[in-house]
Amino acid sequence: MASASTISSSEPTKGEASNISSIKAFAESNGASLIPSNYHSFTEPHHIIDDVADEFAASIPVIDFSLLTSDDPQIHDNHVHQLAKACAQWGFFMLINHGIPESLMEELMKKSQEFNDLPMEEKKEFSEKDEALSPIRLGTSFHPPKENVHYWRDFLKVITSPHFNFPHKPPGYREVAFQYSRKINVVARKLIEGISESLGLESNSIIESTGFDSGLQIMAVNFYPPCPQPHLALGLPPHSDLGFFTFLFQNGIGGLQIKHEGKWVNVDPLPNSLLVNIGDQLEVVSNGRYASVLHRAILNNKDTRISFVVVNGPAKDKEIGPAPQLLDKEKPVFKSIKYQDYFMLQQNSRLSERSLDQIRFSGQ
Ligand SMILES: O=C(O)CCC(=O)C(=O)O
Ligand SMILES: [Fe+2]
Repeated sequence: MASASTISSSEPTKGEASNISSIKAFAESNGASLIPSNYHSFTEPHHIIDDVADEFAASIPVIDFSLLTSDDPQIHDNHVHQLAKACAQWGFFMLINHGIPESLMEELMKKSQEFNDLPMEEKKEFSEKDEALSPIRLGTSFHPPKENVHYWRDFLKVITSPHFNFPHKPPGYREVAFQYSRKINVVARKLIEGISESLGLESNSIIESTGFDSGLQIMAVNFYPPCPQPHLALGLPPHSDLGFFTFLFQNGIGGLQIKHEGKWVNVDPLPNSLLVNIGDQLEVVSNGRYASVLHRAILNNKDTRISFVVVNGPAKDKEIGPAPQLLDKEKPVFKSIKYQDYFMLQQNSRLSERSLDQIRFSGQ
């Protein structure tokens, strides 16, 4: 994680970048060779300061969804075990043979690109409102009013379950996003069943206790335009995600790094895989056994990178804490809190802090 000493303390210069509402528009209009000082996450290029461990990249776990869901109990059990290992050791895995058609994912990425290319005027209606839980939000960085350092990213965030919302332009975007949303719900449900089993619980235990079937699903499309000084800024700082799982795929351009054993690891996805992060809610439910993974997005100076992200979590109004069955033998690591309250807590903290620490029992 970027330590305090690597974060630039430079104050936003008035009129410089504190009022940028789209980093794409800013990057295009300036054709600049320098980034504004309040986009500097680092005082020295991060590839020099940071320990990047490419020796780990080849050992990122791979989970075969078709085998995890096999009718053969032995194959199924074996893959539940592999899932548990991936969650416990990495908090991250690549999911292959997930059954979501490649053509659907390609179409979704194509439409995302078209959305990004729409003139600002056409996207204005989606521009960020203040509420973190508003159904459709187009914004930049993470939460500019709360940040000293901004991030080189524009985003579209949409609540897609239990009620489906989505921009109605470009034509067809909404329809393809709906199909993808529902397919991800099915995959996430099966993974949660596997997780429950791996914790020694009934397979539907977490689904029921967290209201998963009316759970909150958020889609986020991240747009990272080429950055003139990619090693001084970040697309997103080190953070963990909110829900149970985050599913991510990208437009063939790398930039995701995950933290493993104290080092950053570049993720190079297998073809047609989904990259899956363990989120904070799974860490809570598993009472700390499956920790959410810290990750960040780095930049390049050539191409716009797009990542398409889906976060599946509990129902908004459900109180979420460690699974009671686990507490027969161990003390709770986390306090219980309604998912929507945790959501707000995360939105209101700086992204580079671990929000989970705010609900952790002290001394744990
Ligand atoms: O773009 C990426 O690779 C990371 C995106 C991410 O972490 C997020 O949207 O939460
Ligand atoms: Fe994330």
